[in-house]
Amino acid sequence: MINRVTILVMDSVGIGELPDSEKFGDVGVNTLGNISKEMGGINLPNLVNLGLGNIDKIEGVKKSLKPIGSFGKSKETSNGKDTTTGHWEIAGLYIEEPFKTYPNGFPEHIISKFEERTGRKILCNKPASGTEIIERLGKEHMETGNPIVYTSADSVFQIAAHEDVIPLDELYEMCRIAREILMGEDQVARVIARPFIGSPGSFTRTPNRRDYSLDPFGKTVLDKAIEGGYEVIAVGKIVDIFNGKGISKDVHTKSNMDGVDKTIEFLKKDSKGIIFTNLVDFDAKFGHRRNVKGYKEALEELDSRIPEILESLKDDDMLIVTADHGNDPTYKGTDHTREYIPILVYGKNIKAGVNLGTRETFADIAATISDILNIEKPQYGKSFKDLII
Ligand SMILES: O=P(O)(O)O[C@H]1O[C@H](CO)[C@@H](O)[C@H]1O
Ligand SMILES: [Mn+2]
Ligand SMILES: [Mn+2]
Repeated sequence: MINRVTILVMDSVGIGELPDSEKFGDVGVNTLGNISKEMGGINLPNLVNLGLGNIDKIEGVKKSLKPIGSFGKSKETSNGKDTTTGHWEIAGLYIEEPFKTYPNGFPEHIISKFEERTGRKILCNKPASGTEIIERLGKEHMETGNPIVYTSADSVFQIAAHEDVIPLDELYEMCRIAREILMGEDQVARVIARPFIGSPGSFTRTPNRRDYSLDPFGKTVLDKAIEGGYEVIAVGKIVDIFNGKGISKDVHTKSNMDGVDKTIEFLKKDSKGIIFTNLVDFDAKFGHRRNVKGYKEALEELDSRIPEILESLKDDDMLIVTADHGNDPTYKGTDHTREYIPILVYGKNIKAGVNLGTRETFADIAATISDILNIEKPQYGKSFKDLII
């Protein structure tokens, strides 16, 4: 009997291009495979032991002769390769219409409303890489007090500000104002607070980032779990991605390892339902920064914590290790990449060595969880419970 499912999202750890990746500008992308190739291998003994290398046509990791978990991969059906789309699909939604993006910056009517309501003029208003843009405009921002507003290939309105220039409370309030403006016709998927500290030449972003999402477009497996009397615990930015919907308890994290620590703390306590963790460093610190070595080391760091996670699982626990999109650090540009995601499933009462094959949608994860917890299924997804129990 499984009473609790933990979903561990390794943010951006894709495992190869999808049949439709080219439409997203992505050819030959493979986050895990290309990292391993460029670094001359990657050492992930514990993920390999779970079955990572046994996934059909995966590259860059060794096969295990006797994996202790079951394994598969999934296509993304939604039209997007962003975090919101990926997580919402994992939770049982299908996003047909891609979220609106602003490759030329935000139009005048948005910016003027924002400036009027916040009482501050803005800098930038272009797509940019977050670390580069604070290097370039941070000094001017400190001198003028004007926040740096930028976007990316994703549907995001990001506000970067020095914590000593615009206090966090004010920055968060500015984000709430932007969130109100960016609805309806001008709906963006996320407004993001990007606070930083330091001096010109050595600025660093702080963990006080906050994401202001939209409400999910339909009921997710998280909502259904709560309706079914279960508890849903969100670790990391999950609470932001779902705008608090379908979540009973949440905790933000400072880093991947803090995310692992907090997940283990919750695993050790008694609860029934879902623990949903996002480990964002892979994406934010290494994928977007095209830092191949850093990405490899972060993967190895997570791998070294896997035994501890497995030891914390109770008999009625099930663990799913997966991802939300790719972010191949060897690829051109600084954006996400459209890729298959891995699915590793483990539990003391879950079958080992089963190949779940290639799933058509990330929503199969939601369907399987609903089936296992015996709650109403979300609209999309096909359960693979019968293969693993
Ligand atoms: O370059 P930074 O600020 O990290 O931006 C990245 O983070 C945003 C949200 O995940 C994405 O849109 C991506 O471009
Ligand atoms: Mn992501
Ligand atoms: Mn990202």
